[in-house]
Amino acid sequence: MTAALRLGTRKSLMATTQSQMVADRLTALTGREVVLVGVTTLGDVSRAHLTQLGGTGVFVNELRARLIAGEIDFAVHSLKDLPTKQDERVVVAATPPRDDPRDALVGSGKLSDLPAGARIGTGSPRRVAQLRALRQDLEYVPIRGNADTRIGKIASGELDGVVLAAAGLGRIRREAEISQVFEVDEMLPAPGQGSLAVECLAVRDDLIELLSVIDDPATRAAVTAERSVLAALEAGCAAPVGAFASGDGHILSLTAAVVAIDGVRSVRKSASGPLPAAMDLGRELAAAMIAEGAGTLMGEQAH
Ligand SMILES: NCc1[nH]cc(CCC(=O)O)c1CC(=O)O
Repeated sequence: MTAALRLGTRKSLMATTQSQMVADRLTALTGREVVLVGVTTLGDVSRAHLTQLGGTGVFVNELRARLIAGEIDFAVHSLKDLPTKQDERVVVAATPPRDDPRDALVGSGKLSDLPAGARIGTGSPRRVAQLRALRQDLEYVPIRGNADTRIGKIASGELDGVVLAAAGLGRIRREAEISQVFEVDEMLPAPGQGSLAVECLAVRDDLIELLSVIDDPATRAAVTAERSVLAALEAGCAAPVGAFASGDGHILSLTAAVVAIDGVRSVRKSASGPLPAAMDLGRELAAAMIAEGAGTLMGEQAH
């Protein structure tokens, strides 16, 4: 009998749910048994670490360390949490079909229904900048913590709403509390939002082949283009950068924006190209954005 594959995952509800989805799909398609191995990351232990260590890369690095140590066979990450610089010892062996890429408001009503001065919680400069473009008269409050903690601040009266990724809300079964899903043209998602990355060691050819059955090439092309924008802008996960690509199977359409924190000034561009050229599409779009001043807008961020 073949040994069960060990899938490393963070222990949060969102992480274990998405890891279990991947495990079930892999077992259904290959017959291989998969066991989840819970891993505590520095980012889970301390929010202070998260800011000090420079963003969500801390979630990813601990799982990669377990891969390299041979304690797990593969790992599942939220793709938008992956640093743009890839560790050459690991590969993204699969990008499963993407879930809803959009951002969502959890609150008592739509953004346009909220009274002036209402307090909206979000720790993301990308969300704050785009929310300001929609409503200048609301108060945007920086918050951290997992989605449950954030949503809890509405019930306690601290906040009138919070903005989170629709995909994440679905994975923790709180989608019923969504009062508005933002269309991508009013709130451009973070590069990779709603997608997962399945990573294993680059030397595990056997595993790379096995995991390829859960890869969705259309999702891979889209997120490759989006992340290529981020990499070329030399921006991290805390930058006010949105990017979204979708395709019809042959042609990929990509839109990206850098929005100043005041929500007023922005550089926004779109381009399309063949799926296999996803990386170049993103790089070229970013170069055009830099030519229009995107770098200056990003440089203004306090973060
Ligand atoms: N940075 C945290 C994070 N990483 C992935 C998701 C949601 C799920 C996803 O986008 O795939 C979230 C929470 C959020 O942004 O609301």
